[in-house]
Amino acid sequence: MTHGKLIAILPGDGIGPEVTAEARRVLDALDLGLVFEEAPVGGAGYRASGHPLPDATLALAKRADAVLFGAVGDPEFDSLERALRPEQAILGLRKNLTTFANLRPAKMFAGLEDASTLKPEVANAIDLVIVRELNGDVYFGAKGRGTTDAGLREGHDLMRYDESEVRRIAHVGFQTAAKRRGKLCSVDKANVLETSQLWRDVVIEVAAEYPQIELTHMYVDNAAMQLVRNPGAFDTIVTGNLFGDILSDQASMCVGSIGMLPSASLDAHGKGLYEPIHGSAPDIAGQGKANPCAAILSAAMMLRHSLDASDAADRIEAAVSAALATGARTPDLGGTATTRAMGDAVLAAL
Ligand SMILES: NC(=O)c1ccc[n+]([C@@H]2O[C@H](COP(=O)([O-])OP(=O)(O)OC[C@H]3O[C@@H](n4cnc5c(N)ncnc54)[C@H](O)[C@@H]3O)[C@@H](O)[C@H]2O)c1
Ligand SMILES: CC(C)[C@H](C(=O)O)[C@@H](O)C(=O)O
Ligand SMILES: [Mg+2]
Repeated sequence: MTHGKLIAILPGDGIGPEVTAEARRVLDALDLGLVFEEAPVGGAGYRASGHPLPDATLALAKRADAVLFGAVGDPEFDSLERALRPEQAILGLRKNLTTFANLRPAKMFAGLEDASTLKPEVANAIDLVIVRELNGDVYFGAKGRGTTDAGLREGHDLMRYDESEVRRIAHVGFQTAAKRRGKLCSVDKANVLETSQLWRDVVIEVAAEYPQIELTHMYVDNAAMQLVRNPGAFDTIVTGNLFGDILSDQASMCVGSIGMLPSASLDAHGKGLYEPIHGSAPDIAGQGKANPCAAILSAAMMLRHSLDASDAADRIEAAVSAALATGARTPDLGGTATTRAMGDAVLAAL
């Protein structure tokens, strides 16, 4: 179970340390016998060692039973060469840990309907999960800058998947849908992109192994529109890295705030990196305004997916729901609670 399991806590930058501190408080309160080690990443990593993903931090992440990650990103470093920018920490971790399957659930918590920008009767039907491929696509394809024959600057990023990469995420999509309501929507842009046509062809091949799952296909522009038109129609979405990044932020606002959405990034053996889908939010960093629920719910996902502690995960999720039911709201949810006060409300409900 959990006793003696090593958790690498990588707080990162901006609000990352603020929200991971609350997640750590909740894990400590559950008294699960977890062992924690912290290490710098992102801008904090660069300041500590001249690289956003220090060797010692990567070694800890590999050695740990699970990784709890905050967020990286700091405008101070946006002009660095790309390889040294803070975001390379999360990209490097995803690649080195081979966490190819990113689960991004979006579910309306009772009482948050008024925080959604959608009509309450539309928002309260939302219970979906985006299964996002996390090791391929334009993120990790050949990229670069050049000059055209006419002397014009140009940039390029190769969108690329091979069938093995599509097949393994498709299986996660089908298996996820099988544990939910049995509906899988594969989102691509096959009417334009060859990469998406391969995606769709391979997903259809894999579907033959899951006859009980209702598979549909949707172009990503239509999916973006449907996510605000009728989000309750979605159960499980499987899509590529870039499209999943964009659609998951959109889904977060449908359920009230990006500060509410956790994520699990899993390898083939259930080891994972757990993080809120949001970033370092420099616009509110250091002000006690960050909603820690996404980080706290990411800790719950960690207990469920990597540590076989579903009862503890259930306790955390119920405590977040109960805290919200008391009216505890950070500013993103229309309230005035500080990050620490929101954490206190969850602790009180554990
Ligand atoms: N996984 C990651 O580490 C990750 C994810 C996304 C963005 N980033 C980085 O974060 C930096 C800022 O990016 P951005 O502004 O585009 O995205 P962001 O997610 O940091 O913030 C977007 C908006 O949402 C708000 N917000 C985000 N998290 C919140 C929370 N927990 N509570 C309340 N409000 C919250 C912010 O204040 C901001 O207005 C950039 O450097 C970006 O690269 C990192
Ligand atoms: C920071 C960035 C590299 C990252 C991504 O694009 O995956 C972020 O937006 C996310 O959603 O985790
Ligand atoms: Mg994103």
